[in-house]
Amino acid sequence: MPIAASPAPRRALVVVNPTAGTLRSGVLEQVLRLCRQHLQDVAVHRTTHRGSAAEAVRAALAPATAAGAGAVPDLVVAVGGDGTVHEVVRALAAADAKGAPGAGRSRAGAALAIVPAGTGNSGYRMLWAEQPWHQSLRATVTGDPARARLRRVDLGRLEETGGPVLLGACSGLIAQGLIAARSVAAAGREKYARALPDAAASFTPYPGRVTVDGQLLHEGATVLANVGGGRHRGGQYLVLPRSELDDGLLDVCVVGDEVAPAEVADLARAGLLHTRAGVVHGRGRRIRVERTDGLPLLFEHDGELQPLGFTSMTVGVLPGALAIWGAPREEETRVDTQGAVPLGGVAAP
Ligand SMILES: Nc1ncnc2c1ncn2[C@@H]1O[C@H](COP(=O)(O)OP(=O)(O)OP(=O)(O)O)[C@@H](O)[C@H]1O
Repeated sequence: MPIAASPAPRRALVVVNPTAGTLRSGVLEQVLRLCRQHLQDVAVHRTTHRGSAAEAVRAALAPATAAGAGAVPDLVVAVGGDGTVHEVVRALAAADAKGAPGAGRSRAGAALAIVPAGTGNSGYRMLWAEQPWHQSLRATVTGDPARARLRRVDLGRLEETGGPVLLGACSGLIAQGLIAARSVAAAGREKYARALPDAAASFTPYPGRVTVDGQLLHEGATVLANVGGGRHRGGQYLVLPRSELDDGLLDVCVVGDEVAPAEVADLARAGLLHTRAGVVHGRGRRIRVERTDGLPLLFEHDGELQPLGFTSMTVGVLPGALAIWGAPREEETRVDTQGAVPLGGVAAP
């Protein structure tokens, strides 16, 4: 849902992860130049450790800072990968929940813009498709209504940890792929493209159950169950072809063992996963993914592996919880440039 007026931002906090996988030299300077050209006030924070992005956003939006009025950002530009974006989202969502003065143009103040510099960049892609970042950032900082729109999108809340879910949460194979990616020496989408077959080669489907608003969707051997969020995972795998970011509902795709783990990557990259027997889709407000043999469930959300202490992942929707800049027409973000998804999206069964 676009926010009616999409007011142009005035004060930005730019949070950059200097260690992000595909950050090219000169990008931060270009980001700062664009922001300073068009905004009243621009602060920059270079992250120094995991958690540093969230700390910087929390500090910038803290009531003490806000008391000094003018300095509170109404835009947070995250320059990095999906992990950095996730940290910023966590801090914005927490500020929003507390009603901090700088909190949301989510509810009250700061909105997110993304400059992609990571491995998958799924967050950027679901808002801007393949548009070059300097075009989208220029449109955002100038508040150009023909090219950028301030949108309020849904988040999920992972009940086991309380963490906010933006891109999606996935059990099984995609989580295993994150482990395999640690030993792949490549950057960008190539890293996951190489890691997923490695993960699939040794992956055994687990006994699972998935319920949507208390109704059983799937029970049996499970390759993965992805809840979102975004349509793509890893920036290239189409798992939720009909997911809307702002419909107040969560989509889920479950892949049963009728599909061999080794087939999943190619099918999802071609946008054909949903055509296979054993793949089911659901939509609802609360989605519970369980492992039924008592062993821990391997799952991730937003590209971060979750601790192995849970036998379930349960995601409830937080409708419209995040204000974020994206392309003005939702159709633009539905185009899969690899040709698999027609404009308007494919019809899931
Ligand atoms: N300066 C830093 N040093 C070490 N880790 C950092 C730093 N800044 C951020 N991090 C952490 O590194 C992780 C990965 O960062 P980020 O997502 O920006 O890049 P990436 O790994 O290249 O991309 P992706 O998340 O798409 O795989 C995040 O969890 C983030 O919290």
